[in-house]
Order: sequence, then structure tokens, then C-alpha cells
Amino acid sequence: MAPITVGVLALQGGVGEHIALLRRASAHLVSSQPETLPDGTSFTFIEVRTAEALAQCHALIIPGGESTTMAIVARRLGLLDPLRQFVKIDNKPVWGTCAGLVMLAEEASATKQGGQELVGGLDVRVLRNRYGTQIQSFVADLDLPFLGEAEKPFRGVFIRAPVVEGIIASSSSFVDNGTEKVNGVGKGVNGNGTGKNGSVEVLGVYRKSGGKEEEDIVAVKQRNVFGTSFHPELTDDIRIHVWWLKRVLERFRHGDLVVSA
Ligand SMILES: NC(=O)CC[C@H](N)C(=O)O
Repeated sequence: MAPITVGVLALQGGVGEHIALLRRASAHLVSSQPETLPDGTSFTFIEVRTAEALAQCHALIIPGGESTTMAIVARRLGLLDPLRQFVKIDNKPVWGTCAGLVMLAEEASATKQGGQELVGGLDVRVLRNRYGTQIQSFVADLDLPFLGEAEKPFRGVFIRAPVVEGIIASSSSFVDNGTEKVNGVGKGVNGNGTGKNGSVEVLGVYRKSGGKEEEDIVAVKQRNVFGTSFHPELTDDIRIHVWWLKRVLERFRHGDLVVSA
């Protein structure tokens, strides 16, 4: 059977780091959870720079880096429309980290002058560079319940990170996360997470230590699209990559993604 092909968009940014963690995550699945891989299934990981390479992929990661640069390069290479098709029409599994999350948002604020092109797919507005410049980068322990209750916190690496400011509930309304408390992780933003394409689930928030009720949304999922503000590929923690590959495998089990024989 042909392998399941997972691409990493390789225009700019943390490409090799993601591929390294994907390899470790798939090796982990093969050795410790072989039941998650149907007989004879294997993964292959490729760098994506062309529409042809994208067309081979069953799933895609858009890495961190610089979303403005990525958008310009993607436009030049004729990749923006194929990416939109991949995410929003083919509904293939896609994960964006940091700049990748910006690319996957339907709207972004604090964009470069004149705006910037986005791929979209998540009915959210992101705020770019929420925590300031490169030297204001930080690492923070995050509770990510989707990884399992008993798990230790995940070390979130935040580098000029975006956060989800709010959800676009329809083309005309916007629910601002503001400083209001989110009604619990796992629910939509302010408990009202139904966008145009189903529910935007909040999978992770960052609470500033000593901060009152203020929390920032740093991990979201809507249907096939997953986004994180932080960089799991810059840690040696494979848990999110394992979790995401399992979500990809579920799609094959449900039969809505297929590998050629
Ligand atoms: N580390 C990152 O990916 C930074 C993202 C960057 N602020 C952007 O908007 O593209």
C-alpha cells in the first residue's frame, strides 16, 4: 500500500524541526500503538514547495516562521489557491504552528501595512505578535486537556506568537475574546463557538502567572484545521505530533481519506 503522505510547507520557517518530530511521533505510534495504524500503513514526510508536491499530500503542517513572507512566497509560487483548496474544499487535515496559525485564520489583526494574504479555514481572527518582539519570547507550561488528563504540562515555546482574539460567528458578527474569561477549555470562544463551518473548539489557553482572569487562546481546532500559537517542534515533546497523526489516521479509518493501493 502507498504510504500516507504528510507534507510540511517549506517556503520558510521551522520545516526540518517538524519533520524530525513527525518521524519520531510516527515511530512511537508504530512501536507503542500499532493498533492505530491499519495493516501495512506507513507514513512518509515531505517538504512542500510546489502545487504538485501539495497534491501528493494527505495532510499538511504549516510551520512557524513569518506569515508575511510565507504569503508572499506562496503567492509567487502559485500556491495560495491550491492551499485554500486543500484546506477548505478538500478538507484535508492541516495544522498550523505560530505563523502557520496566522495563515490558517480567516482574519488577522496587526498585519503588515496594507494587510497580508491568508489561506483561511479557521473562523477566527488572530492577533499577530501578541507578546511583542523576538526578545520577548518565552516558554510557559500549558495544560492541554486534549492530550489526556494525567499528562504533565506541555512546554509552550512562544516566539512573536499570535493568539486567537475571537471567533467570526458569521460573515457579519464577531465574538471578541477580549479579557473575558473563556467558558472553559474545550468549548467554543465565550461558549459561542459556532462559526460558518461548525464549531471552533478552544483546545488550549495560556494564563499569565499572577494574571487575574485573563487568558489567551493558544490552541484551536475547527473540523480538519488545527492551530497552535506556540512551537511544539522546538521542544523534544512529541505528544502533540502523536495526537495530530492519530487524528489523521482517524480520517483514513473513517474512509474520507484514502491511500492508493
Ligand atoms: N514564530 C512565529 O512563527 C512568528 C509568527 C509571526 N509573528 C507572524 O506573524 O508570522
